[in-house]
Amino acid sequence: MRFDVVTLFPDMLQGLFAEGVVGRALQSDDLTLNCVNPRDFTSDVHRTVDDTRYGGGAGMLMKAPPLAQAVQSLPRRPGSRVIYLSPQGKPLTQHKVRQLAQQEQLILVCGRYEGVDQRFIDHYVDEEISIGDYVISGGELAAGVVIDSVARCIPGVVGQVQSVVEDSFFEGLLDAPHYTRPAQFEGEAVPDVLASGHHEKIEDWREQQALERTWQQRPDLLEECRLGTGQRRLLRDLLEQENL
Ligand SMILES: Nc1nonc1C(=O)NC1CCNCC1
Repeated sequence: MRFDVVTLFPDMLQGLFAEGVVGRALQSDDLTLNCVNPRDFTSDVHRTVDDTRYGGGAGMLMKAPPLAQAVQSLPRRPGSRVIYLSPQGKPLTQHKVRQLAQQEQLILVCGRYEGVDQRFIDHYVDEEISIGDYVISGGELAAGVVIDSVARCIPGVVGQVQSVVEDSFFEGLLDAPHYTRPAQFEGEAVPDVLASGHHEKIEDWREQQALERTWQQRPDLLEECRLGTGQRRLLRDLLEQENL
Protein backbone atom coordinates (compact mmCIF):
# COMPACT_ATOMS: atom_id res chain seq x y z
CA MET A 1 0.00 0.00 0.00
CA ARG A 2 1.20 3.49 -0.90
CA PHE A 3 -0.22 6.49 0.91
CA ASP A 4 0.22 9.87 -0.80
CA VAL A 5 -0.91 12.88 1.21
CA VAL A 6 -1.58 16.23 -0.46
CA THR A 7 -0.96 18.70 2.36
CA LEU A 8 0.34 22.20 3.10
CA PHE A 9 2.03 20.74 6.21
CA PRO A 10 4.05 17.65 5.18
CA ASP A 11 6.07 17.63 8.41
CA MET A 12 2.84 17.19 10.37
CA LEU A 13 2.19 13.78 8.80
CA GLN A 14 5.82 12.66 9.11
CA GLY A 15 5.71 13.62 12.80
CA LEU A 16 2.47 11.76 13.38
CA PHE A 17 4.08 8.50 12.22
CA ALA A 18 7.60 8.95 13.58
CA GLU A 19 6.82 6.39 16.33
CA GLY A 20 4.65 3.34 16.86
CA VAL A 21 3.71 0.18 15.00
CA VAL A 22 2.40 2.00 11.92
CA GLY A 23 5.40 4.33 11.93
CA ARG A 24 7.73 1.33 11.84
CA ALA A 25 5.68 -0.34 9.09
CA LEU A 26 5.85 2.83 7.00
CA GLN A 27 9.62 2.37 6.80
CA SER A 28 9.10 -1.01 5.10
CA ASP A 29 8.85 -1.64 1.36
CA ASP A 30 5.23 -2.78 1.40
CA LEU A 31 3.89 0.32 3.18
CA THR A 32 5.03 3.80 2.13
CA LEU A 33 3.99 7.34 2.99
CA ASN A 34 4.72 10.22 0.62
CA CYS A 35 3.65 13.85 1.08
CA VAL A 36 3.23 16.42 -1.68
CA ASN A 37 2.71 20.14 -1.00
CA PRO A 38 0.36 22.09 -3.32
CA ARG A 39 2.45 25.18 -2.57
CA ASP A 40 5.20 23.62 -4.70
CA PHE A 41 2.84 23.89 -7.68
CA THR A 42 2.24 27.65 -7.55
CA SER A 43 3.81 30.14 -9.94
CA ASP A 44 3.41 33.48 -8.17
CA VAL A 45 6.02 35.00 -5.90
CA HIS A 46 3.81 34.52 -2.84
CA ARG A 47 3.18 30.83 -3.69
CA THR A 48 -0.56 31.45 -3.28
CA VAL A 49 -2.72 28.39 -2.57
CA ASP A 50 -5.89 30.08 -1.29
CA ASP A 51 -8.25 32.87 -2.24
CA THR A 52 -11.56 34.48 -1.26
CA ARG A 53 -14.85 32.85 -2.26
CA TYR A 54 -16.97 33.90 -5.22
CA GLY A 55 -20.26 35.13 -3.81
CA GLY A 56 -18.57 36.30 -0.61
CA GLY A 57 -18.46 34.65 2.80
CA ALA A 58 -15.94 34.51 5.59
CA GLY A 59 -12.63 32.76 5.28
CA MET A 60 -10.49 31.53 2.39
CA LEU A 61 -10.72 28.56 0.04
CA MET A 62 -7.95 26.35 -1.36
CA LYS A 63 -7.52 27.02 -5.08
CA ALA A 64 -8.08 24.15 -7.55
CA PRO A 65 -4.96 24.48 -9.81
CA PRO A 66 -2.24 23.83 -7.17
CA LEU A 67 -4.24 20.89 -5.77
CA ALA A 68 -4.83 19.47 -9.26
CA GLN A 69 -1.16 19.77 -10.23
CA ALA A 70 -0.10 18.16 -6.95
CA VAL A 71 -2.35 15.15 -7.66
CA GLN A 72 -1.22 14.99 -11.29
CA SER A 73 2.43 14.94 -10.16
CA LEU A 74 1.94 11.62 -8.38
CA PRO A 75 2.75 8.25 -9.95
CA ARG A 76 -0.50 6.29 -10.06
CA ARG A 77 -0.75 2.58 -9.28
CA PRO A 78 -3.60 0.46 -10.71
CA GLY A 79 -6.45 0.62 -8.17
CA SER A 80 -5.53 3.97 -6.67
CA ARG A 81 -8.22 6.22 -5.20
CA VAL A 82 -8.22 9.97 -4.51
CA ILE A 83 -9.93 10.72 -1.20
CA TYR A 84 -10.79 14.19 0.09
CA LEU A 85 -11.16 14.40 3.88
CA SER A 86 -14.07 16.66 4.81
CA PRO A 87 -17.11 16.87 7.11
CA GLN A 88 -19.24 16.55 3.96
CA GLY A 89 -17.88 13.04 3.35
CA LYS A 90 -19.28 9.60 4.06
CA PRO A 91 -18.46 8.47 7.64
CA LEU A 92 -15.25 6.51 8.15
CA THR A 93 -16.29 3.14 9.59
CA GLN A 94 -14.34 -0.08 10.11
CA HIS A 95 -16.17 -1.47 7.09
CA LYS A 96 -14.95 1.46 4.97
CA VAL A 97 -11.43 1.06 6.44
CA ARG A 98 -11.35 -2.57 5.33
CA GLN A 99 -12.51 -1.54 1.85
CA LEU A 100 -9.77 1.08 1.62
CA ALA A 101 -7.17 -1.48 2.75
CA GLN A 102 -7.86 -3.42 -0.46
CA GLN A 103 -6.52 -0.56 -2.60
CA GLU A 104 -2.93 -0.40 -3.86
CA GLN A 105 -2.67 3.38 -3.37
CA LEU A 106 -4.63 6.00 -1.46
CA ILE A 107 -4.13 9.67 -2.33
CA LEU A 108 -5.44 11.64 0.66
CA VAL A 109 -6.18 15.33 0.07
CA CYS A 110 -6.13 17.51 3.19
CA GLY A 111 -8.25 20.66 3.19
CA ARG A 112 -7.40 23.78 5.12
CA TYR A 113 -9.25 27.09 5.58
CA GLU A 114 -12.97 26.76 4.62
CA GLY A 115 -12.27 23.91 2.22
CA VAL A 116 -11.42 23.53 -1.46
CA ASP A 117 -12.83 24.70 -4.80
CA GLN A 118 -15.70 22.34 -5.72
CA ARG A 119 -14.32 21.90 -9.24
CA PHE A 120 -11.21 20.19 -7.83
CA ILE A 121 -13.49 17.74 -6.01
CA ASP A 122 -15.64 17.16 -9.10
CA HIS A 123 -12.66 16.65 -11.44
CA TYR A 124 -10.15 14.76 -9.22
CA VAL A 125 -11.76 13.24 -6.11
CA ASP A 126 -13.14 9.69 -6.12
CA GLU A 127 -14.62 9.82 -2.65
CA GLU A 128 -15.12 12.26 0.25
CA ILE A 129 -14.70 10.77 3.72
CA SER A 130 -15.41 12.30 7.14
CA ILE A 131 -13.85 11.09 10.40
CA GLY A 132 -16.77 12.52 12.37
CA ASP A 133 -19.43 15.19 12.70
CA TYR A 134 -17.16 17.93 14.02
CA VAL A 135 -14.73 20.45 12.50
CA ILE A 136 -10.96 20.21 12.93
CA SER A 137 -8.36 22.73 11.77
CA GLY A 138 -7.06 20.72 8.84
CA GLY A 139 -7.56 17.46 7.00
CA GLU A 140 -4.11 16.24 8.12
CA LEU A 141 -5.39 14.73 11.38
CA ALA A 142 -8.18 13.03 9.43
CA ALA A 143 -5.64 11.68 6.94
CA GLY A 144 -3.61 10.36 9.87
CA VAL A 145 -6.68 8.52 11.19
CA VAL A 146 -7.27 6.96 7.77
CA ILE A 147 -3.61 5.94 7.39
CA ASP A 148 -3.41 4.41 10.87
CA SER A 149 -6.72 2.52 10.71
CA VAL A 150 -6.09 1.22 7.15
CA ALA A 151 -2.46 0.26 7.88
CA ARG A 152 -3.63 -1.85 10.86
CA CYS A 153 -5.70 -3.94 8.47
CA ILE A 154 -2.71 -4.77 6.26
CA PRO A 155 -1.23 -8.19 7.11
CA GLY A 156 2.10 -7.93 8.88
CA VAL A 157 1.68 -4.34 10.05
CA VAL A 158 0.21 -5.18 13.45
CA GLY A 159 2.24 -8.10 14.88
CA GLN A 160 -0.69 -10.00 16.32
CA VAL A 161 -3.35 -10.43 13.64
CA GLN A 162 -5.66 -11.68 16.41
CA SER A 163 -5.32 -8.31 18.16
CA VAL A 164 -6.70 -6.62 15.02
CA VAL A 165 -9.49 -9.18 14.76
CA GLU A 166 -10.44 -8.50 18.39
CA ASP A 167 -10.25 -4.73 17.95
CA SER A 168 -13.42 -2.81 18.63
CA PHE A 169 -15.68 -2.74 15.59
CA PHE A 170 -13.80 -5.54 13.89
CA GLU A 171 -16.97 -7.65 13.82
CA GLY A 172 -19.27 -4.66 14.12
CA LEU A 173 -19.45 -4.72 17.94
CA LEU A 174 -17.64 -2.66 20.59
CA ASP A 175 -14.84 -4.37 22.48
CA ALA A 176 -15.29 -6.17 25.81
CA PRO A 177 -13.56 -4.61 28.88
CA HIS A 178 -9.95 -5.68 29.42
CA TYR A 179 -7.88 -6.08 32.61
CA THR A 180 -4.22 -6.66 33.47
CA ARG A 181 -2.06 -6.90 36.63
CA PRO A 182 -2.32 -5.96 39.50
CA ALA A 183 -5.15 -8.34 40.48
CA GLN A 184 -6.52 -5.70 42.90
CA PHE A 185 -6.71 -2.03 41.95
CA GLU A 186 -8.15 0.46 44.46
CA GLY A 187 -10.11 -2.34 46.08
CA GLU A 188 -11.52 -3.69 42.80
CA ALA A 189 -10.63 -7.21 41.66
CA VAL A 190 -10.50 -8.57 38.12
CA PRO A 191 -13.70 -10.44 37.09
CA ASP A 192 -13.33 -14.05 38.37
CA VAL A 193 -14.02 -15.63 34.98
CA LEU A 194 -10.89 -14.01 33.51
CA ALA A 195 -8.69 -15.66 36.14
CA SER A 196 -10.47 -19.02 35.76
CA GLY A 197 -8.36 -20.25 32.86
CA HIS A 198 -11.58 -21.64 31.34
CA HIS A 199 -11.14 -20.34 27.77
CA GLU A 200 -14.64 -21.15 26.55
CA LYS A 201 -16.24 -19.38 29.52
CA ILE A 202 -13.87 -16.42 28.99
CA GLU A 203 -14.85 -16.15 25.33
CA ASP A 204 -18.55 -16.38 26.21
CA TRP A 205 -18.12 -13.69 28.89
CA ARG A 206 -16.27 -11.38 26.49
CA GLU A 207 -18.92 -11.90 23.81
CA GLN A 208 -21.71 -11.14 26.30
CA GLN A 209 -19.86 -8.03 27.53
CA ALA A 210 -19.27 -6.81 23.96
CA LEU A 211 -22.98 -7.21 23.16
CA GLU A 212 -24.04 -5.50 26.40
CA ARG A 213 -21.65 -2.58 25.83
CA THR A 214 -22.71 -2.20 22.22
CA TRP A 215 -26.37 -2.27 23.20
CA GLN A 216 -25.81 0.35 25.91
CA GLN A 217 -23.37 2.67 24.07
CA ARG A 218 -24.07 2.15 20.37
CA PRO A 219 -27.43 0.40 19.70
CA ASP A 220 -27.17 1.71 16.14
CA LEU A 221 -24.34 -0.76 15.50
CA LEU A 222 -26.59 -3.69 16.44
CA GLU A 223 -28.96 -2.78 13.61
CA GLU A 224 -26.14 -3.09 11.09
CA CYS A 225 -24.09 -6.06 12.24
CA ARG A 226 -24.96 -9.68 11.45
CA LEU A 227 -25.23 -11.49 14.81
CA GLY A 228 -24.63 -15.22 15.09
CA THR A 229 -27.22 -17.52 16.70
CA GLY A 230 -25.39 -17.47 20.02
CA GLN A 231 -25.05 -13.68 19.93
CA ARG A 232 -28.76 -13.26 19.16
CA ARG A 233 -29.59 -15.52 22.12
CA LEU A 234 -27.29 -13.52 24.40
CA LEU A 235 -28.88 -10.26 23.23
CA ARG A 236 -32.39 -11.68 23.79
CA ASP A 237 -31.39 -12.69 27.35
CA LEU A 238 -29.97 -9.20 27.87
CA LEU A 239 -33.17 -7.52 26.73
CA GLU A 240 -35.26 -9.85 28.93
CA GLN A 241 -33.08 -8.99 31.95
CA GLU A 242 -33.77 -5.31 31.22
CA ASN A 243 -37.49 -6.17 30.80
CA LEU A 244 -37.41 -4.76 27.26
N1 LIG B 1 -14.56 16.15 10.29
C1 LIG B 1 -13.64 15.96 9.28
N2 LIG B 1 -13.42 14.75 8.69
O1 LIG B 1 -12.48 14.94 7.76
N3 LIG B 1 -12.08 16.23 7.71
C2 LIG B 1 -12.79 16.88 8.65
C3 LIG B 1 -12.68 18.33 8.95
O2 LIG B 1 -13.25 18.81 9.91
N4 LIG B 1 -11.94 19.05 8.09
C4 LIG B 1 -11.77 20.51 8.25
C5 LIG B 1 -12.98 21.22 7.68
C6 LIG B 1 -12.76 22.71 7.72
N5 LIG B 1 -11.52 23.07 7.05
C7 LIG B 1 -10.35 22.43 7.62
C8 LIG B 1 -10.49 20.92 7.58
